[in-house]
Amino acid sequence: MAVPTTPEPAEPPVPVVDMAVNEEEAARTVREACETTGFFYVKNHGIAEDLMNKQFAVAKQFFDLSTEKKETIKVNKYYRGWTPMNDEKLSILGDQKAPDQKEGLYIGREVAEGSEENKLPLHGPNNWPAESLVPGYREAMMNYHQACIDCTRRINRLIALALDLPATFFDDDFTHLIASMRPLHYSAVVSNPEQGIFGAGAHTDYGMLTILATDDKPGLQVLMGGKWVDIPPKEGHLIINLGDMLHRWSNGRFHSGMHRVVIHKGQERYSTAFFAEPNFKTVIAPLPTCVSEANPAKWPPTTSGEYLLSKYGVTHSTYMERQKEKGADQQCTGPAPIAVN
Ligand SMILES: O=C(O)CCC(=O)C(=O)O
Ligand SMILES: [Fe+2]
Repeated sequence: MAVPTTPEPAEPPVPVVDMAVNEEEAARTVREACETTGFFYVKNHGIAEDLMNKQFAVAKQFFDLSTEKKETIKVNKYYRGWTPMNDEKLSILGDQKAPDQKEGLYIGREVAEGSEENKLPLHGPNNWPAESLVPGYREAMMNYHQACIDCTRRINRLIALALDLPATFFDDDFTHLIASMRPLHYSAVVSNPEQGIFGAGAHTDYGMLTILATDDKPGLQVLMGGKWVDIPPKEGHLIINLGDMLHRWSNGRFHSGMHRVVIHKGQERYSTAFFAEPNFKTVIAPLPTCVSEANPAKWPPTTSGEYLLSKYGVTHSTYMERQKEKGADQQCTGPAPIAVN
């Protein structure tokens, strides 16, 4: 059976935020999106086309390598490196039978071994392919990664304004952000929701926000009012979605939208997701404008790092094993993980 899709809408199903207009105006659109679907497009986002094209080009070159070569950088104890096809099963809805039909490569901020930050879980050196395997890979990815960090800081200003906070509100919490980027390659295996086959199963993202760049192939769908709605690629635009941490930080006011990827016939697909989370030790307690006597805190405080680790424990079964390998000195020392969502 063919994958059911919604017809291409005349208007995009989620708003477009023009980052070139004044911030107050842009923040109004951001607020509308964040209080409903948690998804929006951005245009005039400031990421140069050249950086975008280069990262897609090297991503493809890497994924085109033989399994043997890709295995030279299998994901390491810092959660950086290659994850093969069929490695994950993202759906949290119990509707997925086959694993995700995708491979990916985790890239983070470069943190030197032996440094103070390296004592924190998830903070360490990247796991790059040898320069001879994909010339220019590291440079193209690090340039794009930095551009996404800069873009995150600009979007954070709009999110702060949308929450009636000063535009600079989040700055101090993103000085040492956790910035995990993932070039992804979906195989041409056609998705079939009725048989539980997906490019990526239904999930919400974990953190503050995700910056998603996709090629020209459709595939991303967002659950809206009980229906899966296509979020088609739009040239020159990025797709932004909020994660569970911001949902919690905003005391439930901002939405973290459920989404998945369906692959259409013969349409191998490439995308690069950049996941931004606050500094590891940032306390996630309801933001001042999101809590009142009439609207008390729905969750106890946690920290960015603790929250993220509890989420990783849920979907990445191998994560805890890798943590053990790292040794007790690098375990997280924050409060014990608590139930979320
Ligand atoms: O590839 C996409 O369009 C979405 C990827 C995604 O949702 C994720 O990696 O969390
Ligand atoms: Fe996602």
